[in-house]
Amino acid sequence: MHPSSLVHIIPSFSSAILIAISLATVFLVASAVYNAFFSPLSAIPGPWYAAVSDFWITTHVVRLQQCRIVQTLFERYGPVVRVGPNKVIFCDATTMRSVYSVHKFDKSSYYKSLLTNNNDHSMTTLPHADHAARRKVWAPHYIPSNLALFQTEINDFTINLAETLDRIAGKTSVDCLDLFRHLMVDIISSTVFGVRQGSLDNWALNIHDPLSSAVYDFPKRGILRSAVPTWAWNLVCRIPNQRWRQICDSDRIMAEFVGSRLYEMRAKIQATVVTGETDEKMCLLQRMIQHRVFATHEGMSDQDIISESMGHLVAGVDTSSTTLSYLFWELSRRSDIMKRLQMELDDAMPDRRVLPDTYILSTLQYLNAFIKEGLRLYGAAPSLLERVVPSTSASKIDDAFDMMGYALPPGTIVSTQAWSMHRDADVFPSPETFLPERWLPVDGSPADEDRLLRMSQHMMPFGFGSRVCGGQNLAQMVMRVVVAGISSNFDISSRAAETNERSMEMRDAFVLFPAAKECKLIFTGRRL
Ligand code: HEM
Repeated sequence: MHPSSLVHIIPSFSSAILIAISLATVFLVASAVYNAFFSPLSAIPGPWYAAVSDFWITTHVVRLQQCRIVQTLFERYGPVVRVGPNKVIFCDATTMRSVYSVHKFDKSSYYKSLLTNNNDHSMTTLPHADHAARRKVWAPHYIPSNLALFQTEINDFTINLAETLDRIAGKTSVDCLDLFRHLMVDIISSTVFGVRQGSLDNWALNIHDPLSSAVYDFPKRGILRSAVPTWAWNLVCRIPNQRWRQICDSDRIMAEFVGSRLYEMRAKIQATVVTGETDEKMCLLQRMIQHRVFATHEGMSDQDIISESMGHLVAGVDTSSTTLSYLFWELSRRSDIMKRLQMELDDAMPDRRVLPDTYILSTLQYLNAFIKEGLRLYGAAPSLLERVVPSTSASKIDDAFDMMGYALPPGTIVSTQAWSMHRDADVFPSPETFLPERWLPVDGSPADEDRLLRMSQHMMPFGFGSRVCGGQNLAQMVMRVVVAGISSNFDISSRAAETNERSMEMRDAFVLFPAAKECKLIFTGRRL
């Protein structure tokens, strides 16, 4: 190329950039003006800077403070608030029923960041109908009568936990988050895969447990993975740092673990076909392997079975261990609650190392009030559960969804969060106070019954409707058994320098966790 022609290209290249920047600016300004003043959502209250772009709400997501900021918006603007050009949030029990249960809106694409093994599982299957078919396969596993078949294992793990704590009781503090994570890996491995995984034993022996670490790392991996394209992800995963590699590999470690269990289980099923033996108690894996669609006789693919099982590990371990940790933290700082709970448990458990039937635990009023209050303030998934207003016909206007007087067009992302539903001061007086007594009947009068009913109607720690937590019965059962088994055997305390309001301040990244990412407590054996 002749050098003189470069002279012509350079100015035209820089003018092209200028034109591109100007066009982009005009586009951004025009869409901001449209979003603020002309969008069908512009009548909905909310800060103007939230209406024009998603940037503002994203800054709070990144700061792990979305729940808190959304709560301040409800306090300032009322029960319906616009938080993005296309996002509306609400805090209202009737609307919650309508969105999650009556209309069963599909989930938003946000959930795709939780894919396991690069594949969907129930939580990430967005369309309602596809999800319903999947859920049908595993839902019977989590009904209380089936879970009761696993009570022996759950009790054994809890007694094992108490014996482990005996050995270190009173001498040193224990990071409950990590401890309960290992416990939950054992519990879910036994109910989902039918194996005793030995994670708690590894914890007691201070041996690294790859599966527990992988479950812990998985959400971080998911967020990072969904933020970058595949080529960039493959590159960053090569960074030679052991901790970083563990995070990158968390999905693969879980998939390999589940894959091995799947092939073992297939072999076991083959063997029982030969011997003709059958077992009433079936782990979830076996249930999925043997599932056949009635009309076509088709089964689930191995890839789907692996992803679904991984989904249950991921959904059940950190959630339950976080809520349990907060429950024990409350006991450590509220001796009045601990004493009252221990009194009730002492009556129900003549031998503290023998756990009663879960049915008996479910009838203990104070234990259940304590757990409900824990789920109210520390339910481990208190964040926005996003759904999409569907389009049912070609005419978009006819399809608008009426939300508390506002017409939301198809495609609008709507959501509520348990954090705010559980902190409605009209329903829960002194909402920030941990008060198990609020769940106890006072005088049995109609007004008292109304009060209790209203509180229950506002509770959604496990989500709501057709996508409600699949493992909620298991979570409730485990919380009852572990709280009963541990608090009847130990007094719980903490050192202010280690565990305090600040270290336990709640952060949210869809699931909740304490700011310090640990919860160190001291367990001192109670005298007999
Ligand atoms: C305290 C403990 C737990 C809490 C607070 C919790 C909370 C939740 C919430 C809020 C959802 C709904 C998400 C949404 O609508 O987008 C959910 C879904 C789910 N949870 Fe849990 N969960 C807990 C324990 C468990 C356990 C122990 C398991 C199973 C082992 C489990 C399995 C699931 C599954 C499979 C889903 C997806 C359900 C579906 O989409 O059909 N969870 N959980």
